[in-house]
Amino acid sequence: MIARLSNAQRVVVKIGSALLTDKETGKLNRTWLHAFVEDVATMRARGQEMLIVSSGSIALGRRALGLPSGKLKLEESQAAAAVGQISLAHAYQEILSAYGRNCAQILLTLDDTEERRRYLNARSTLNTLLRFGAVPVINENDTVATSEIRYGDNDRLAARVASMISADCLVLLSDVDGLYTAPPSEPGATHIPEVADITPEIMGMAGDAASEMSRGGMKTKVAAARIATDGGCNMAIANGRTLHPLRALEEGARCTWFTARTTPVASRKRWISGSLKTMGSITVDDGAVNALRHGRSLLPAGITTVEGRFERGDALSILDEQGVEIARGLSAYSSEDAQRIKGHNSSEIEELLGFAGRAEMVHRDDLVMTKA
Ligand SMILES: Nc1ncnc2c1ncn2[C@@H]1O[C@H](COP(=O)(O)OP(=O)(O)O)[C@@H](O)[C@H]1O
Ligand SMILES: N[C@@H](CCC(=O)OP(=O)(O)O)C(=O)O
Repeated sequence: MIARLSNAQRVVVKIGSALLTDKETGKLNRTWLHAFVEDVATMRARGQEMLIVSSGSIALGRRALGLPSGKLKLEESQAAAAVGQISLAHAYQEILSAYGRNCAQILLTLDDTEERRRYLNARSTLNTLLRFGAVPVINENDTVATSEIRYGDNDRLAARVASMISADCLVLLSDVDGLYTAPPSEPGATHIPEVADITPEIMGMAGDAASEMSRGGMKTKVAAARIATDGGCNMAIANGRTLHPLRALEEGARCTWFTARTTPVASRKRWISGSLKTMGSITVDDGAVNALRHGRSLLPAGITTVEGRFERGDALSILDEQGVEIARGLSAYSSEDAQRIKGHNSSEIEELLGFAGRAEMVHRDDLVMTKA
Protein backbone atom coordinates (compact mmCIF):
# COMPACT_ATOMS: atom_id res chain seq x y z
CA MET A 1 0.00 0.00 0.00
CA ILE A 2 2.87 2.35 0.91
CA ALA A 3 4.40 1.92 -2.55
CA ARG A 4 1.39 3.59 -4.16
CA LEU A 5 2.98 6.93 -3.37
CA SER A 6 6.66 6.16 -3.85
CA ASN A 7 6.03 4.21 -7.09
CA ALA A 8 3.76 6.83 -8.64
CA GLN A 9 5.03 8.69 -11.70
CA ARG A 10 2.73 11.69 -11.45
CA VAL A 11 1.46 12.85 -8.07
CA VAL A 12 -1.10 15.55 -7.25
CA VAL A 13 -1.13 16.70 -3.62
CA LYS A 14 -4.01 18.81 -2.33
CA ILE A 15 -3.56 20.97 0.77
CA GLY A 16 -6.60 22.08 2.77
CA SER A 17 -6.92 25.61 4.20
CA ALA A 18 -6.72 24.40 7.79
CA LEU A 19 -3.19 23.07 7.27
CA LEU A 20 -1.84 26.22 5.68
CA THR A 21 -3.15 28.76 8.11
CA ASP A 22 -2.60 29.10 11.84
CA LYS A 23 -5.93 28.79 13.68
CA GLU A 24 -5.10 31.51 16.21
CA THR A 25 -3.50 34.16 14.02
CA GLY A 26 -4.94 33.26 10.61
CA LYS A 27 -1.43 33.69 9.19
CA LEU A 28 0.36 31.34 6.84
CA ASN A 29 1.92 28.39 8.64
CA ARG A 30 5.43 28.79 7.17
CA THR A 31 7.19 26.10 9.18
CA TRP A 32 4.72 23.53 7.96
CA LEU A 33 4.88 24.76 4.38
CA HIS A 34 8.70 24.54 4.37
CA ALA A 35 8.62 20.93 5.54
CA PHE A 36 5.90 19.99 3.04
CA VAL A 37 7.72 21.63 0.13
CA GLU A 38 10.90 19.80 1.13
CA ASP A 39 8.99 16.51 0.72
CA VAL A 40 7.75 17.65 -2.70
CA ALA A 41 11.29 18.63 -3.76
CA THR A 42 12.68 15.27 -2.58
CA MET A 43 10.09 13.36 -4.63
CA ARG A 44 10.69 15.60 -7.66
CA ALA A 45 14.46 15.02 -7.37
CA ARG A 46 13.71 11.27 -7.44
CA GLY A 47 12.04 11.77 -10.83
CA GLN A 48 8.41 11.88 -9.74
CA GLU A 49 6.34 14.65 -11.35
CA MET A 50 4.69 16.72 -8.64
CA LEU A 51 1.70 19.07 -8.73
CA ILE A 52 0.21 20.93 -5.79
CA VAL A 53 -3.44 21.97 -5.49
CA SER A 54 -3.47 24.49 -2.70
CA SER A 55 -6.42 26.00 -0.85
CA GLY A 56 -5.90 28.87 1.54
CA SER A 57 -6.44 32.06 -0.46
CA ILE A 58 -9.77 32.92 1.17
CA ALA A 59 -8.58 32.01 4.66
CA LEU A 60 -5.47 34.21 4.25
CA GLY A 61 -7.29 37.05 2.51
CA ARG A 62 -10.13 37.29 4.99
CA ARG A 63 -7.67 37.93 7.77
CA ALA A 64 -5.74 40.51 5.73
CA LEU A 65 -8.99 42.35 4.94
CA GLY A 66 -10.19 42.11 8.53
CA LEU A 67 -13.40 40.29 7.59
CA PRO A 68 -15.43 38.88 10.49
CA SER A 69 -15.65 35.17 11.22
CA GLY A 70 -18.65 33.26 9.90
CA LYS A 71 -19.92 32.62 6.40
CA LEU A 72 -18.75 35.14 3.80
CA LYS A 73 -20.89 36.61 1.02
CA LEU A 74 -19.80 35.62 -2.50
CA GLU A 75 -18.24 39.03 -3.24
CA GLU A 76 -16.40 38.97 0.10
CA SER A 77 -14.85 35.57 -0.58
CA GLN A 78 -13.92 36.73 -4.10
CA ALA A 79 -12.18 39.78 -2.64
CA ALA A 80 -10.50 37.69 0.06
CA ALA A 81 -9.28 35.20 -2.57
CA ALA A 82 -7.79 38.02 -4.67
CA VAL A 83 -5.78 39.27 -1.70
CA GLY A 84 -4.88 35.87 -0.23
CA GLN A 85 -3.80 34.24 -3.50
CA ILE A 86 -0.89 36.67 -3.90
CA SER A 87 0.67 35.85 -0.55
CA LEU A 88 -0.03 32.14 -1.08
CA ALA A 89 1.70 32.06 -4.47
CA HIS A 90 4.55 34.17 -3.15
CA ALA A 91 5.17 31.76 -0.27
CA TYR A 92 5.25 28.73 -2.58
CA GLN A 93 7.53 30.53 -5.02
CA GLU A 94 9.96 31.57 -2.30
CA ILE A 95 10.17 28.11 -0.74
CA LEU A 96 10.27 26.13 -3.99
CA SER A 97 13.05 28.35 -5.35
CA ALA A 98 15.15 27.47 -2.29
CA TYR A 99 15.03 23.90 -3.65
CA GLY A 100 15.94 25.08 -7.16
CA ARG A 101 12.42 24.57 -8.52
CA ASN A 102 10.31 26.96 -10.56
CA CYS A 103 6.84 27.47 -9.15
CA ALA A 104 4.04 27.90 -11.71
CA GLN A 105 0.73 29.39 -10.63
CA ILE A 106 -2.38 28.02 -12.38
CA LEU A 107 -5.83 29.36 -11.51
CA LEU A 108 -8.61 27.23 -12.98
CA THR A 109 -12.36 27.59 -13.32
CA LEU A 110 -14.85 24.76 -13.81
CA ASP A 111 -14.91 25.31 -17.59
CA ASP A 112 -11.16 24.74 -17.85
CA THR A 113 -11.60 21.13 -16.83
CA GLU A 114 -15.07 20.45 -18.30
CA GLU A 115 -14.99 22.12 -21.72
CA ARG A 116 -12.88 20.02 -24.09
CA ARG A 117 -10.85 22.68 -25.89
CA ARG A 118 -10.02 24.51 -22.68
CA TYR A 119 -9.30 21.18 -21.04
CA LEU A 120 -6.80 20.33 -23.78
CA ASN A 121 -5.12 23.71 -23.39
CA ALA A 122 -4.88 23.41 -19.62
CA ARG A 123 -3.57 19.85 -19.96
CA SER A 124 -0.98 20.86 -22.51
CA THR A 125 0.27 23.76 -20.33
CA LEU A 126 0.54 21.49 -17.29
CA ASN A 127 2.39 18.83 -19.28
CA THR A 128 4.81 21.44 -20.63
CA LEU A 129 5.49 22.81 -17.15
CA LEU A 130 6.17 19.29 -15.85
CA ARG A 131 8.53 18.66 -18.75
CA PHE A 132 10.48 21.77 -17.73
CA GLY A 133 10.72 20.49 -14.17
CA ALA A 134 8.49 23.22 -12.71
CA VAL A 135 6.03 22.53 -9.90
CA PRO A 136 2.50 23.75 -10.78
CA VAL A 137 0.63 25.24 -7.81
CA ILE A 138 -3.07 25.18 -8.68
CA ASN A 139 -6.13 26.77 -7.12
CA GLU A 140 -9.61 27.61 -8.27
CA ASN A 141 -9.85 31.10 -9.76
CA ASP A 142 -12.21 32.15 -6.98
CA THR A 143 -12.13 35.82 -7.90
CA VAL A 144 -13.87 35.30 -11.24
CA ALA A 145 -15.79 32.13 -10.42
CA THR A 146 -19.43 32.88 -9.63
CA SER A 147 -21.52 30.36 -7.76
CA GLU A 148 -22.82 28.74 -10.97
CA ILE A 149 -19.42 28.16 -12.54
CA ARG A 150 -17.34 27.13 -9.58
CA TYR A 151 -16.25 23.90 -8.02
CA GLY A 152 -16.32 25.56 -4.63
CA ASP A 153 -14.00 22.96 -3.21
CA ASN A 154 -10.49 21.98 -4.11
CA ASP A 155 -11.03 18.28 -3.41
CA ARG A 156 -12.97 17.76 -6.64
CA LEU A 157 -10.81 20.27 -8.50
CA ALA A 158 -7.72 18.24 -7.52
CA ALA A 159 -9.38 15.02 -8.71
CA ARG A 160 -10.31 16.58 -12.06
CA VAL A 161 -6.76 17.86 -12.47
CA ALA A 162 -5.40 14.39 -11.59
CA SER A 163 -7.55 12.68 -14.22
CA MET A 164 -6.92 15.44 -16.79
CA ILE A 165 -3.16 14.92 -16.65
CA SER A 166 -3.38 11.12 -16.13
CA ALA A 167 -1.80 11.24 -12.67
CA ASP A 168 -1.47 7.89 -10.95
CA CYS A 169 -1.67 9.15 -7.37
CA LEU A 170 -3.67 11.87 -5.63
CA VAL A 171 -3.11 12.71 -1.97
CA LEU A 172 -5.62 14.89 -0.10
CA LEU A 173 -3.81 16.22 2.96
CA SER A 174 -6.29 17.18 5.63
CA ASP A 175 -6.62 17.57 9.39
CA VAL A 176 -7.83 14.00 9.69
CA ASP A 177 -5.99 10.75 8.86
CA GLY A 178 -8.65 9.34 6.57
CA LEU A 179 -12.27 8.36 6.28
CA TYR A 180 -14.06 7.16 9.39
CA THR A 181 -17.34 5.27 9.58
CA ALA A 182 -18.88 8.53 10.89
CA PRO A 183 -17.54 12.05 11.63
CA PRO A 184 -14.66 11.38 14.07
CA SER A 185 -16.26 13.55 16.75
CA GLU A 186 -19.04 10.95 17.01
CA PRO A 187 -18.51 8.15 19.52
CA GLY A 188 -17.67 4.79 17.97
CA ALA A 189 -16.39 6.21 14.64
CA THR A 190 -13.71 3.88 13.33
CA HIS A 191 -10.96 4.40 10.75
CA ILE A 192 -11.22 2.77 7.29
CA PRO A 193 -7.80 1.93 5.80
CA GLU A 194 -8.88 0.97 2.27
CA VAL A 195 -11.89 1.51 0.00
CA ALA A 196 -12.07 -0.63 -3.15
CA ASP A 197 -15.61 0.35 -4.07
CA ILE A 198 -17.34 3.66 -3.35
CA THR A 199 -20.75 2.35 -2.34
CA PRO A 200 -23.72 4.45 -1.14
CA GLU A 201 -22.79 3.22 2.35
CA ILE A 202 -19.31 4.81 2.01
CA MET A 203 -20.87 8.03 0.66
CA GLY A 204 -23.20 8.06 3.67
CA MET A 205 -20.30 8.00 6.15
CA ALA A 206 -19.00 11.36 5.02
CA GLY A 207 -20.09 14.44 6.92
CA ASP A 208 -19.39 18.17 6.68
CA ALA A 209 -16.22 20.00 7.68
CA ALA A 210 -15.78 20.70 11.35
CA SER A 211 -14.23 24.16 10.89
CA GLU A 212 -15.51 27.24 9.06
CA MET A 213 -12.13 27.68 7.42
CA SER A 214 -12.72 24.69 5.13
CA ARG A 215 -15.22 24.19 2.38
CA GLY A 216 -15.68 20.54 1.68
CA GLY A 217 -15.59 18.16 4.61
CA MET A 218 -15.54 14.44 3.81
CA LYS A 219 -18.38 14.59 1.29
CA THR A 220 -16.29 16.36 -1.33
CA LYS A 221 -13.32 14.09 -0.57
CA VAL A 222 -15.35 10.97 -1.27
CA ALA A 223 -16.76 12.64 -4.43
CA ALA A 224 -13.15 13.38 -5.41
CA ALA A 225 -12.26 9.72 -4.84
CA ARG A 226 -14.93 8.69 -7.32
CA ILE A 227 -13.55 11.03 -10.01
CA ALA A 228 -9.93 10.04 -9.35
CA THR A 229 -10.44 6.27 -9.19
CA ASP A 230 -12.62 6.30 -12.34
CA GLY A 231 -9.74 8.14 -14.01
CA GLY A 232 -7.25 5.43 -13.06
CA CYS A 233 -5.71 7.31 -10.13
CA ASN A 234 -5.21 5.92 -6.61
CA MET A 235 -6.25 8.42 -3.96
CA ALA A 236 -5.30 8.82 -0.31
CA ILE A 237 -6.87 10.94 2.40
CA ALA A 238 -4.00 11.51 4.82
CA ASN A 239 -3.14 13.53 7.85
CA GLY A 240 -1.26 16.70 7.05
CA ARG A 241 -1.03 17.84 10.67
CA THR A 242 2.55 16.77 10.92
CA LEU A 243 5.74 18.18 9.49
CA HIS A 244 6.84 16.21 6.40
CA PRO A 245 3.42 14.64 5.73
CA LEU A 246 4.43 12.95 2.45
CA ARG A 247 7.50 11.37 4.00
CA ALA A 248 5.28 10.13 6.84
CA LEU A 249 2.86 8.63 4.32
CA GLU A 250 5.69 6.85 2.52
CA GLU A 251 6.88 5.51 5.85
CA GLY A 252 3.46 3.98 6.49
CA ALA A 253 1.44 6.60 8.38
CA ARG A 254 -2.23 5.66 8.71
CA CYS A 255 -4.50 6.95 5.94
CA THR A 256 -7.39 5.83 3.72
CA TRP A 257 -6.55 4.57 0.23
CA PHE A 258 -9.19 4.54 -2.50
CA THR A 259 -8.09 2.07 -5.18
CA ALA A 260 -8.07 3.01 -8.87
CA ARG A 261 -10.62 1.07 -10.92
CA THR A 262 -8.57 1.19 -14.11
CA THR A 263 -5.31 2.68 -15.41
CA PRO A 264 -5.08 6.35 -16.47
CA VAL A 265 -4.43 5.33 -20.11
CA ALA A 266 -7.37 2.88 -20.25
CA SER A 267 -9.68 5.47 -18.71
CA ARG A 268 -8.66 8.11 -21.23
CA LYS A 269 -9.05 5.74 -24.15
CA ARG A 270 -12.50 4.73 -22.96
CA TRP A 271 -13.47 8.41 -22.85
CA ILE A 272 -12.22 9.01 -26.41
CA SER A 273 -13.79 5.91 -27.92
CA GLY A 274 -17.05 5.92 -26.02
CA SER A 275 -18.28 9.29 -24.95
CA LEU A 276 -17.23 11.73 -27.66
CA LYS A 277 -19.22 12.57 -30.78
CA THR A 278 -16.97 12.62 -33.85
CA MET A 279 -16.99 15.88 -35.83
CA GLY A 280 -15.26 14.65 -38.97
CA SER A 281 -13.22 11.90 -40.51
CA ILE A 282 -9.81 11.47 -42.04
CA THR A 283 -8.78 8.73 -44.42
CA VAL A 284 -5.23 7.46 -44.09
CA ASP A 285 -2.96 5.39 -46.36
CA ASP A 286 -1.77 1.82 -45.66
CA GLY A 287 1.54 3.01 -44.19
CA ALA A 288 -0.32 5.12 -41.64
CA VAL A 289 -2.70 2.23 -40.80
CA ASN A 290 0.37 0.13 -40.08
CA ALA A 291 1.96 2.85 -37.93
CA LEU A 292 -1.23 3.28 -35.89
CA ARG A 293 -1.41 -0.50 -35.34
CA HIS A 294 2.11 -0.27 -33.88
CA GLY A 295 1.02 2.36 -31.37
CA ARG A 296 2.42 5.39 -33.19
CA SER A 297 0.91 8.85 -33.63
CA LEU A 298 -0.82 9.85 -36.86
CA LEU A 299 1.36 12.23 -38.90
CA PRO A 300 -0.07 14.53 -41.61
CA ALA A 301 2.00 12.67 -44.24
CA GLY A 302 -0.27 9.60 -44.00
CA ILE A 303 -3.56 11.49 -44.55
CA THR A 304 -5.22 11.29 -47.95
CA THR A 305 -8.66 12.86 -47.33
CA VAL A 306 -10.17 15.17 -44.71
CA GLU A 307 -13.94 15.41 -44.33
CA GLY A 308 -16.22 17.48 -42.08
CA ARG A 309 -15.73 20.73 -40.19
CA PHE A 310 -13.86 20.41 -36.94
CA GLU A 311 -11.70 22.39 -34.55
CA ARG A 312 -8.54 21.51 -32.67
CA GLY A 313 -9.48 19.12 -29.86
CA ASP A 314 -12.55 17.67 -31.62
CA ALA A 315 -12.93 13.91 -31.92
CA LEU A 316 -12.35 12.36 -35.35
CA SER A 317 -13.00 9.03 -36.95
CA ILE A 318 -9.90 7.63 -38.71
CA LEU A 319 -10.69 5.48 -41.76
CA ASP A 320 -8.58 3.16 -43.89
CA GLU A 321 -8.64 3.43 -47.69
CA GLN A 322 -11.66 1.10 -47.84
CA GLY A 323 -13.61 3.55 -45.65
CA VAL A 324 -13.57 1.29 -42.58
CA GLU A 325 -13.08 3.02 -39.22
CA ILE A 326 -9.89 1.77 -37.60
CA ALA A 327 -9.39 4.37 -34.86
CA ARG A 328 -10.72 7.46 -33.14
CA GLY A 329 -8.75 10.36 -31.81
CA LEU A 330 -8.58 14.01 -30.90
CA SER A 331 -7.40 16.31 -33.65
CA ALA A 332 -4.41 18.60 -33.09
CA TYR A 333 -5.57 20.80 -36.01
CA SER A 334 -8.79 22.32 -37.35
CA SER A 335 -10.28 20.85 -40.56
CA GLU A 336 -9.09 23.93 -42.48
CA ASP A 337 -5.48 23.47 -41.35
CA ALA A 338 -5.74 19.69 -41.82
CA GLN A 339 -6.71 20.23 -45.49
CA ARG A 340 -3.50 22.22 -45.98
CA ILE A 341 -1.08 19.87 -44.25
CA LYS A 342 -2.51 16.49 -45.37
CA GLY A 343 0.01 14.43 -47.28
CA HIS A 344 2.88 16.68 -46.21
CA ASN A 345 5.92 16.03 -44.10
CA SER A 346 5.66 17.47 -40.55
CA SER A 347 8.74 19.63 -41.19
CA GLU A 348 6.67 21.59 -43.75
CA ILE A 349 3.87 22.50 -41.29
CA GLU A 350 5.29 25.89 -40.33
CA GLU A 351 5.69 26.96 -43.94
CA LEU A 352 2.20 25.73 -44.88
CA LEU A 353 0.32 27.24 -41.92
CA GLY A 354 2.50 30.15 -40.89
CA PHE A 355 2.96 28.78 -37.36
CA ALA A 356 4.90 25.91 -35.85
CA GLY A 357 2.15 23.49 -34.80
CA ARG A 358 2.50 19.95 -33.52
CA ALA A 359 4.25 17.33 -35.61
CA GLU A 360 1.29 14.94 -35.21
CA MET A 361 -2.22 15.28 -36.57
CA VAL A 362 -3.42 12.96 -33.77
CA HIS A 363 -1.02 12.21 -30.91
CA ARG A 364 -0.90 8.57 -29.81
CA ASP A 365 -2.04 9.58 -26.28
CA ASP A 366 -5.19 10.97 -27.90
CA LEU A 367 -5.83 7.97 -30.11
CA VAL A 368 -7.65 4.70 -29.62
CA MET A 369 -7.83 1.79 -32.08
CA THR A 370 -11.42 0.71 -32.68
CA LYS A 371 -10.49 -2.11 -35.08
CA ALA A 372 -7.34 -4.17 -34.59
N1 LIG B 1 -16.69 10.18 8.05
C1 LIG B 1 -15.75 11.12 8.28
N2 LIG B 1 -14.46 10.74 8.43
C2 LIG B 1 -13.49 11.66 8.65
N3 LIG B 1 -13.71 12.99 8.76
C3 LIG B 1 -14.99 13.44 8.62
C4 LIG B 1 -16.05 12.52 8.37
N4 LIG B 1 -17.18 13.25 8.24
C5 LIG B 1 -16.86 14.54 8.44
N5 LIG B 1 -15.54 14.69 8.66
C6 LIG B 1 -14.89 16.00 8.89
O1 LIG B 1 -14.20 16.40 7.70
C7 LIG B 1 -13.04 17.17 8.09
C8 LIG B 1 -12.06 17.25 6.94
O2 LIG B 1 -12.59 18.03 5.90
P1 LIG B 1 -12.21 19.59 5.73
O3 LIG B 1 -12.29 20.28 7.06
O4 LIG B 1 -12.99 20.12 4.58
O5 LIG B 1 -10.68 19.45 5.38
P2 LIG B 1 -9.76 20.26 4.35
O6 LIG B 1 -9.68 21.68 4.79
O7 LIG B 1 -8.50 19.50 4.50
O8 LIG B 1 -10.39 20.11 2.98
C9 LIG B 1 -12.54 16.40 9.29
O9 LIG B 1 -11.74 17.18 10.11
C10 LIG B 1 -13.84 15.96 10.00
O10 LIG B 1 -14.23 16.92 10.94
N1 LIG C 1 -10.18 27.89 -3.40
C1 LIG C 1 -10.39 28.10 -1.97
C2 LIG C 1 -10.39 26.79 -1.19
C3 LIG C 1 -11.58 25.94 -1.32
C4 LIG C 1 -11.44 24.63 -0.51
O1 LIG C 1 -11.68 23.54 -1.02
O2 LIG C 1 -10.99 24.74 0.77
P1 LIG C 1 -10.57 23.44 1.67
O3 LIG C 1 -11.81 22.69 2.04
O4 LIG C 1 -9.89 24.05 2.85
O5 LIG C 1 -9.63 22.64 0.86
C5 LIG C 1 -9.27 28.95 -1.37
O6 LIG C 1 -8.16 28.99 -1.88
O7 LIG C 1 -9.52 29.56 -0.33
